[in-house]
Amino acid sequence: MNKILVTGSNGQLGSEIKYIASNYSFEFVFTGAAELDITDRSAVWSFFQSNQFDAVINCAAYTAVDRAETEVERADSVNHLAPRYLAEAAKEFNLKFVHVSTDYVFDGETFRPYSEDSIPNPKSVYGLTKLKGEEAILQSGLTNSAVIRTSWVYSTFGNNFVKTMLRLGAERPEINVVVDQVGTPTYARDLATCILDILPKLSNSKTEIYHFSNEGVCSWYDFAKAIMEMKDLVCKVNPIPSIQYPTPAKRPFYSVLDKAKIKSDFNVEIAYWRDSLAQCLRQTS
Ligand SMILES: NC(=O)C1=CN([C@@H]2O[C@H](COP(=O)(O)OP(=O)(O)OC[C@H]3O[C@@H](n4cnc5c(N)ncnc54)[C@H](OP(=O)(O)O)[C@@H]3O)[C@@H](O)[C@H]2O)C=CC1
Ligand SMILES: Cc1cn([C@H]2C[C@H](O)[C@@H](COP(=O)(O)OP(=O)(O)O[C@H]3O[C@@H](C)C(=O)[C@@H](O)[C@H]3O)O2)c(=O)[nH]c1=O
Repeated sequence: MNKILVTGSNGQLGSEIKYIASNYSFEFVFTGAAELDITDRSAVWSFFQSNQFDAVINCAAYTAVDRAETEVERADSVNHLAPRYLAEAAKEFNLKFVHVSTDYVFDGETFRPYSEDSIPNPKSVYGLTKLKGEEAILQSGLTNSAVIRTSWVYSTFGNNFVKTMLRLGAERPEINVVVDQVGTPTYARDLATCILDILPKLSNSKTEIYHFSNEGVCSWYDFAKAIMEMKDLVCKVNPIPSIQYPTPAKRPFYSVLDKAKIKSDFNVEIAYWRDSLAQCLRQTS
């Protein structure tokens, strides 16, 4: 296990893998969309042909949840077709493949943490295209590979809810945030570490699905409150029901992921969401 391709490496997760890469003895090749457009099937195949990778970690995705409702074809191309191309090429060249998916594959109507066996039922175009991507990977017949579903990802890199709250918290005296959507935030650095730790240990006869987020549960309102408090921002956060915050895409009301499988298969230690949030916020101005 030496040479690892990281696609979509300018996003949150890709940037975090880059940030921690020197802690590992792997050789990394990082590609953004400019170096490797994963929706270009022949580009993917020739990239794999001309480099001898041992594994590929796909961090590329179309993550604009609301915009996906109207940019359906683009979202499908990046989240569904491209993972299929990567999986087919990984199978052909005998690589390990790690792909990342989302809690938004679930409808959020079951108020108990979702396990890998729970039946997905996405409510949004983003969630549906991510589910189709998962299914294409599972059908490709890969071995030693994993689809890791995660939720509410944030980082000092890229765009995310934490950065939106920091901006709004500095600009406005008060904001309204939904309190009836419940899930678990995930610090992208924790996810990046988990992926690099488990990659050498992946040994399975088919692609396994795993769930990973930080520990604990909160609403977006609780998350926003914690961000304001930890950064001493004088911005009142008002809890509101989702109906008072209409968005083009429907989001699950409850999307907590059950992480028992990844913990028992790989013995991973997972940090509590507030501790990881504090760690991330220490790095912001
Ligand atoms: N963000 C979140 O809250 C969550 C994310 N996830 C999943 O985690 C994974 C990582 O997400 P995250 O890091 O937040 O995503 P980001 O949106 O931060 O990064 C995605 C990256 O993919 C790149 N990309 C888009 N299209 C292509 C393409 N055709 N070829 C190559 N690269 C492309 C983007 O480049 P550019 O910006 O130039 O388009 C961007 O740099 C994704 O699979 C996502 O679905 C799961 C749950 C929550
Ligand atoms: C900015 C803002 C958002 N909200 C609500 C809208 C939404 O219901 C919720 C989250 O807002 P966002 O639109 O920032 O987050 P969203 O894009 O829905 O985040 C999702 O991204 C994709 C990629 C995933 O895979 C998911 O796990 C999840 O992280 O908070 C407020 O109530 N008040 C606000 O001021």
